[in-house]
Amino acid sequence: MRCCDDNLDVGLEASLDFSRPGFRLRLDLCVPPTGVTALIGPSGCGKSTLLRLLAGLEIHAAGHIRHGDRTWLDRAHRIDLAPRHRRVGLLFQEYALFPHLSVAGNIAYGLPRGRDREAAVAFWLARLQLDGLAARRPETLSGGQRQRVALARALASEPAVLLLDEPFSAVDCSLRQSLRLLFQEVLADRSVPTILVTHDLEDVRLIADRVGVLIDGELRQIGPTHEIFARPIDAETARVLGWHNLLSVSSWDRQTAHGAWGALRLGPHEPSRRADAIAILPDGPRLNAERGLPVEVARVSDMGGYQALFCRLTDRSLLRIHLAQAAQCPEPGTQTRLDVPEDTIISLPTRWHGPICVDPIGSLPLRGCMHHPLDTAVHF
Ligand SMILES: Nc1ncnc2c1ncn2[C@@H]1O[C@H](COP(=O)(O)OP(=O)(O)OP(=O)(O)O)[C@@H](O)[C@H]1O
Repeated sequence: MRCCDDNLDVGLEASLDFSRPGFRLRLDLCVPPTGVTALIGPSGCGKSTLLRLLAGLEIHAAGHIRHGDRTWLDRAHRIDLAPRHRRVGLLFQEYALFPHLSVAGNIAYGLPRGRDREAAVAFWLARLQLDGLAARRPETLSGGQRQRVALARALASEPAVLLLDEPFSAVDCSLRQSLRLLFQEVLADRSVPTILVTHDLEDVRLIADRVGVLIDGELRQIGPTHEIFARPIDAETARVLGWHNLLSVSSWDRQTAHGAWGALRLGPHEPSRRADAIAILPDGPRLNAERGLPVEVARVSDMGGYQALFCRLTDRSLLRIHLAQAAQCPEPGTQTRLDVPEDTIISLPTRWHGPICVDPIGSLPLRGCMHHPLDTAVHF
C-alpha cells in the first residue's frame, strides 16, 4: 500500500496494524513536518485509537512509527519507545489539566527548573492570551481558557509531534470561532507535525492544511484539504466530508444513470464505468415545471444568505438544493420537476477498494478532469 506521494515532505510516518475485539485499524500515514493534518471519520472508525497508538498509549501494535530519523516503534526490531521518550504533546477535549496546580504551574509542568522555564511560561501566557490568569486554578477558568492553558502546556514542552483530539468540542459556538483562529495562528509559527481529530468540518476547513478520511480503521483518502473536499474518492468518503445528495445507481445506459429515484444524464467526461453512485452538487439544479426529475417540495429553510430547498424524489429520498436568498420558492407539498444540469452530477463508487488515494491533483483530480479513479487500472 502506498503511504505518501513522493513529493510530500514527511515529519511523522506510521504504518500500523492494531486489533482489539471487533475492531481492526490498518493504515499507512504520513504527516508533513509543519502544518495541521485533520483526521475525520464516523464515530468508532479509530481516530482516537490512532492518536493513542502514535503517543505510545496502546500496546501490541504491529508496524512502525518514525519521527524524522528516530524510530519510535518497529515491531520487527523490538523497538517500542515509551510515551515519555516520544515527546508527544497531547490535547484532549477534557483539558486534562492538573487541578492542584495554577495556570502557570500547569504550563511549567515537566519543564526543567530555571530562568528558561520562567521565560517559557511568560511567553506562553502572553501568546495564548492568558495574562492575568497565571495564579488561577483550572476549576476557576472557562472552557476556552482551560483549552488555551492546555495548548500552552502542550507546546511549552516543545513536542516532537502535537496530537489534538476534539480540542474545541467542549466550548460553545462563538468561543469556538476565536479559539480556532488563535490555535491556527499559534500553530502556524511552530514547526511541529500536528494531527487534529475532529467531527467538525468547519474545524477542518479553517485549520487543516491536509485532511485524511478514516473509515472502518482504514485511511480511505488523504491530501490537501480543498482538494479532498472537492473530489472525494467514493460515496462513503463524500458523506463524511458533508456532501449531500448521494444516490445509488442501479444501471447505466451510456452516460445515463438509472436508479429508483429516476434517471439522469451525466456530462461526457464524467466516468460511468464502475460507478454505482452519483452525487448532485446542490448549487446547480433549478426547479422547472417542464423537465427534469419529478419531485415534491418537502421543506424550505432560510440558511442566512441563501435558501436550502429539500425535494423528495419518487423513491422518497431527499435532495438538498441551494437557491438565492431572494428566489421565489414553492410551498411545501408542491409537485414539480427538478432540472439537474449535467455538470452538477458526479459519479462515484460507493466504496473505493483500490490503493489509498493520496493528493487527488495528479492522481485523482477535480471535476471535469482527465483521470478519475474509476478509469484507472486498479483492481476492485
Ligand atoms: N478502551 C477500549 N477498549 C475496548 N474497545 C475500545 C476502547 N476504546 C475504543 N474502543 C473501540 O475501538 C473502536 C475505535 O474507537 P475509537 O475511540 O478510536 O473511535 P473514534 O473514531 O475516535 O470514535 P469517536 O469519533 O466516537 O470518538 C470502537 O469500536 C470502540 O468501541
